[in-house]
Amino acid sequence: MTESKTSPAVESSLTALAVSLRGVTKTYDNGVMALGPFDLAVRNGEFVSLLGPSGCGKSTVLRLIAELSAPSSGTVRVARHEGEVLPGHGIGFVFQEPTLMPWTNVRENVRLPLKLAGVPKAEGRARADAALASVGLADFADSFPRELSGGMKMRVSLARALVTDPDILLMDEPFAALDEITRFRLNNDLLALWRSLRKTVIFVTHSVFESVYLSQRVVVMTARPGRIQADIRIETVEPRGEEFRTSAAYSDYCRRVSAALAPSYSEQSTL
Ligand SMILES: Nc1ncnc2c1ncn2[C@@H]1O[C@H](COP(=O)(O)OP(=O)(O)OP(=O)(O)O)[C@@H](O)[C@H]1O
Repeated sequence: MTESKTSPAVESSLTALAVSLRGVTKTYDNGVMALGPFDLAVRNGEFVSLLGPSGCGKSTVLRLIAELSAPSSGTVRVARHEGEVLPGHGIGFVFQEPTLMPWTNVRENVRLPLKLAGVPKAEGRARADAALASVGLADFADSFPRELSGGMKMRVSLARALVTDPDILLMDEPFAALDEITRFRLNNDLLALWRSLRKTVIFVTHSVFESVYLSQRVVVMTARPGRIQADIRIETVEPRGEEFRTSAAYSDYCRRVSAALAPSYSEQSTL
């Protein structure tokens, strides 16, 4: 018998899966087959983007992972860490719209998931302030949403998703409505947060450029029903920054991802 160089415990922690979807299909009640069969495995701490044409089932994948929807067939597994996790909050979800409550201030918007989970007010406020500091909004806790720019509102939405300290962050086109400079800035800040917090991130986008800039893997989906068209690993020196964005390697990856995506669009036009 050959001796393993790595202990089984270390080996399993290195390869531990945060999310696994196997043979998953989803047909909605109206008969639309949105997904599948779809297989995806995401390791702990990975940053993975889902890219594909409109209506190919990207949001459906996120909703299945968040258990907001059940698969029609196949299995969806989500690992939860063993530390202190608020019930139902091992996952943070950031949507395209920041959906903030206009009648209350930024701190209270961020505190909402903790309030719903019954966390005492003083503790909730302290955690909300810490989450706001992590997204660069320490000085805006008492502001109201109407006083904030689109980018700042999105930061609040991100802070609200982080306040429960989830293991997994699901992001559904969070920066799509923002201007390009704000989007670049938020991309950099998200990468810095990911590096320091080491959450697992599954990020839906329509942008080839954004997916390559942010991710360790870009998963390209086919037209509906969404399946995996390509799974492309983006290997580059870390941390990424403007140097990567203007590099030949970045352009090469963008070309590869675009080429993988092209058949999904021609498939879609024949539907
Ligand atoms: N609740 C629902 N009931 C019926 N059909 C739905 C429902 N949710 C989504 N669909 C349909 O399922 C398909 C996949 O939708 P989904 O929102 O997952 O796609 P998407 O790739 O995220 O699209 P987009 O990029 O435009 O946001 C679409 O055809 C959509 O119309």
